[in-house]
Formats: sequence, C-alpha cells, structure tokens
Amino acid sequence: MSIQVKNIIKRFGTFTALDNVSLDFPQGQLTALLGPSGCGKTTLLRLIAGLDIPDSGQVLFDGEDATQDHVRERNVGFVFQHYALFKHMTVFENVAFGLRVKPRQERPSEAEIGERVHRLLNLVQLDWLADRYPAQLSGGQRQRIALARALAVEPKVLLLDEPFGALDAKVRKELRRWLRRLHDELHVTSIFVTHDQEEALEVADQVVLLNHGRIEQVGTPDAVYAHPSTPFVYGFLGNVNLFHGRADGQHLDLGETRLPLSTSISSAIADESAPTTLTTGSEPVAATAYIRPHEINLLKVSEHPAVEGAIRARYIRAYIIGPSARLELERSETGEWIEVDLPVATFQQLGLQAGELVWAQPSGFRVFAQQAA
Ligand SMILES: Nc1ncnc2c1ncn2[C@@H]1O[C@H](COP(=O)(O)OP(=O)(O)OP(=O)(O)O)[C@@H](O)[C@H]1O
Repeated sequence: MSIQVKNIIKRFGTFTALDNVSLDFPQGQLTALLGPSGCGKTTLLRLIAGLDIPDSGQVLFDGEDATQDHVRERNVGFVFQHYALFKHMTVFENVAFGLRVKPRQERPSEAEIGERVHRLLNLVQLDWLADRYPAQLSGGQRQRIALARALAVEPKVLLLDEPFGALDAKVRKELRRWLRRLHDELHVTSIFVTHDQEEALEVADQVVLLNHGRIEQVGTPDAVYAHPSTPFVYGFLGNVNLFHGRADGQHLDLGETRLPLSTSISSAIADESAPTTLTTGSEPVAATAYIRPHEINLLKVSEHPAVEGAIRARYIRAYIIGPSARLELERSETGEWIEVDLPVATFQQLGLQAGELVWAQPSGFRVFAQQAA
C-alpha cells in the first residue's frame, strides 16, 4: 500500500507541530522520519496511524482519503519504543493476541493461529522462546516479539516509533540490520521514526528530514548525505566545520583566506528558503562555508610557506578511531576549532608536532548565504 500525506497542518493550542507537510511513502519502501527532538516525527506517525486527526490536510492510503478513518479500519501495525508486551501472557499469546481479538467472522481457527504465530516467531528467529514470559527476555528479544505481534494481523503498513531507542548501541545495530532483512522479505510499506542519523542512513530506502514541523529534505540516504540541500541537513547529518565570511559570485572571503567558488571545488550558494546563485559581479553577501572533516587536506606551513585557498591553523591533538584519525586544529585567525579526518597512514606520514602550524585546504565544500535573522 502506498501512503501520501498532503498539506498536513497539526496544531496543539497555538503551537504548530506540523506545518503544511506533504510527502509520498511509496509502496513497499522503508522510509525513515529523521529529525531532532520535538520536530514532529511522532505526530506525523500518529496521524498516519489514525491515532490523531490533522487540523487540515489529508492522509491517503492507495490514493483513497483515509484522513477520518478509525485506527481499526486502517490495518496498520505498530511498534513503539515503550510499547510493552503483555506481562502476564507468554510470547506465543502476545503474538496471537491481535488474531484472537478479531471479530468472530474474521478470526482464524486455533490451528491457523498456532501455525501463523510459529511462522512469525520463526521469521523473527525466536520460535524457541514461545513459552517464555516478557520478563524472561532481553530488550532486543522483546522488540523482535513486538514486531512479530504487529505483523500477526498482516498489516498493510508498519509504523515503528524509535523501536530500538531504549537498547544499547550494539544491540541496536544488530536489530536494524535484521529489520532491513526482514523488510526485504516482506515488503510491507514501513515508516520508522528515529533521531539517529546513522540508523536512518543505514536502514531506509528513503529518508525524510524534519525540522520544526517542516520538511527540510527528502531523498535516498546517499543523496541526503552527499547533497544536503539546507544548512540544517548539513549540520544534522554528520560533523561539519562552519566558516563565516562574505561571498560574491567568485570567492568566499574568510578574513585572511579567500576560497575560490570555482567548479573545481564543489560549491553552491543557496538560501534555505529561496536558492540563489550569486553571479560574477554580485554584491558580496554574508555567507557560510560548510566543510566536512574528511574534506580537508593538511600541509605543513614549514614546508609550504604560502598556499592559496587554505586556512591557517595550529595542530592541537588527534584521536585514532579505527582506520581514521580525527585531528583538532585551532584556526589562527579566530581561535575557532576545526575538525579534520584523515586516514591513519596519512596522519602518520605528516608527523605533526603539537602546536605546529598547518594549512587546512578544503577539497570540497558548500556555501550557503546566511539566512536573514
Ligand atoms: N498532545 C500534545 N499536546 C501538546 N503538544 C504536543 C502534543 N503532542 C506533541 N506535542 C508537541 O508537538 C511537538 C512535536 O512532538 P513530537 O512528539 O511529534 O516530536 P518528535 O519529533 O517525535 O520528538 P521526539 O524525538 O522527542 O520523540 C513537540 O513540541 C511536542 O511538545
């Protein structure tokens, strides 16, 4: 089933939680709703589920208006972070629950229920736990059982609200890979809420970035990571260094450093609301360069007394994290911190001494005109 939301507005009193949100959730895809706390992710999920109705706008299931349909009519399955299993029921009975409460005419026979529950428990690879009670399971096992329970009624849509939020990092990682595999087997249109960027980028077919009740960007994980369309997305997806200055059509001036806005450096000038390209001869405007830590090369000032398009900085320290080294620099002109990621071998070849002066030379960056405050 495909889902669309159109021009959704949802207010709580005078506060606007969703501000004219329109989105497509294609049939059979796994979409991640990603954004900071309070941006409206859960509110959107609840409107799709039918747990709440919007002030205006529509929710369409396969093109049919479902905005006013009751949650029971929508045939959605849920898994919530704190949606506890029934404590007094075994794993088997928890998964069977949704089938047993169906109206008599639709309710499967006991034999069918038994067969379906075991099939689902096999699917989540926990059939051996059928007779246990929730208190006898690990957190990760409980979430997998919650997923089996949601799938028991054969939902057309699966909604997951931070399903792995309460689990430790290692278990989360295992479960998200497992969720992806499960989704590839079942192809149920699924939407999951997360504020963990890595989780969204690793698991989803489509990522929706929300901020203050508005959509910032929609795209594949690769597209949103490699081509953030707004400063918010740049900052939200991964680490980034910011350099404030003034840009015209050809250069960004950062005090003593002048970065060329040439085609050899991937650059673009955009304003969050109205993308603009500054052309040659444009009046300079306040602008910020967004540079990822891995988009910076380092050269020693002692070996290269002058380097065009590079920022002078002092090397402070480095941490080795697996195959890369994260370096901390202090920009000479302003004292701001600069983070640089290098392959460990490159870092070792440089042989930097603490306090040594270096040139931080961007290999790629993006420039956004400053938003009017
Ligand atoms: N029933 C409600 N009454 C009043 N305000 C609400 C209600 N539900 C949500 N809000 C507000 O709407 C905004 C969006 O909430 P929502 O739960 O959708 O955010 P979220 O993105 O899911 O956040 P989190 O990641 O923290 O769960 C928040 O500012 C929240 O305080």
